[in-house]
Amino acid sequence: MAPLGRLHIITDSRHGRDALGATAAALAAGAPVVQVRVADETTDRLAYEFAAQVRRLTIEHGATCLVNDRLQVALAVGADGGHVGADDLPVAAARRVLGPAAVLGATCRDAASARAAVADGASYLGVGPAYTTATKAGLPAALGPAGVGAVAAAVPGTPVIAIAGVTAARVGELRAAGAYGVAVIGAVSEAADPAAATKELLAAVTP
Ligand SMILES: Cc1ncc(COP(=O)(O)OP(=O)(O)O)c(N)n1
Ligand SMILES: Cc1ncsc1CCOP(=O)(O)O
Ligand SMILES: [Mg+2]
Repeated sequence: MAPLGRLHIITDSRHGRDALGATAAALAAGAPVVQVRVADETTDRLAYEFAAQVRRLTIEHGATCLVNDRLQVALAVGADGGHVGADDLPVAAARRVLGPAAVLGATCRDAASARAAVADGASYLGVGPAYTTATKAGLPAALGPAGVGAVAAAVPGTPVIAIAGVTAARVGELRAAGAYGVAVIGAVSEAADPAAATKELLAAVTP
C-alpha cells in the first residue's frame, strides 16, 4: 500500500461553506488526502451524494479519499477508507466493515487508547486537539505539540496526524514533536485562496 499522505484536508461541514469548491482547489494544489466529513444532521442520502462528488475529484487527482464516521458511505462510494472516533463504530468493528486493505483512522488523545486502536486495526491515528479551535465545539483542552508527541511515541511506526487549530506556521513544531502529518479544516476552508493555503501547508509537511 502507498504511504499515507501527510496533509489531510477535511471537508468543512459548517453552514454556508463551499466545501466542494475548497476541496477541489486543495486537490488541484496537490492535497494527497481528503476526508469527507458532513454534519451529524445530514442525511445519509446527502452524505452519499456529497461523498460521491468528492470521490470523483480524488480519483481525478490521484488522491486518497477517506470518509468520517459513516463507513457505509465510504464503502458505497468506493473510498479508500474511513475515520472513527469515540462516538463511532469501535476500531475493531470498523476494520471488519472496511476490510483488511482499507485505510482506517482512529481518534486518540493518550498513549493507552493509541496502543489499543493500533492493536484493533487502525492504520493511522488522528490526535488532537493539538491547539484550540473554533471549528468544532466540545473538545477537551489542547494537547499541544508535546501531548501529540507523547501519543506518537507510544505507537512507533503508526502515522500520527495532528488535528485542531493547525496552521502552516505550526506544522514544524508538530513534526518535530513526532507527528507524521496534519489534518485541517479552517486553514484551507477559511483561506482567501484555498489553493495557495494548501501549497503552503504541503511545503510545511513535506520532509
Ligand atoms: C484526522 C482526524 N482526526 C480526528 C478526527 C475527529 O474524529 P471524531 O473524534 O470521531 O470526531 P468527528 O470528526 O466525527 O466530529 C477526524 N475527523 N479526523
Ligand atoms: C473534526 C475535528 N476533530 C477535532 S478538531 C476538528 C476540527 C479541526 O478544524 P480546524 O482545522 O479548523 O481547527
Ligand atoms: Mg467521528
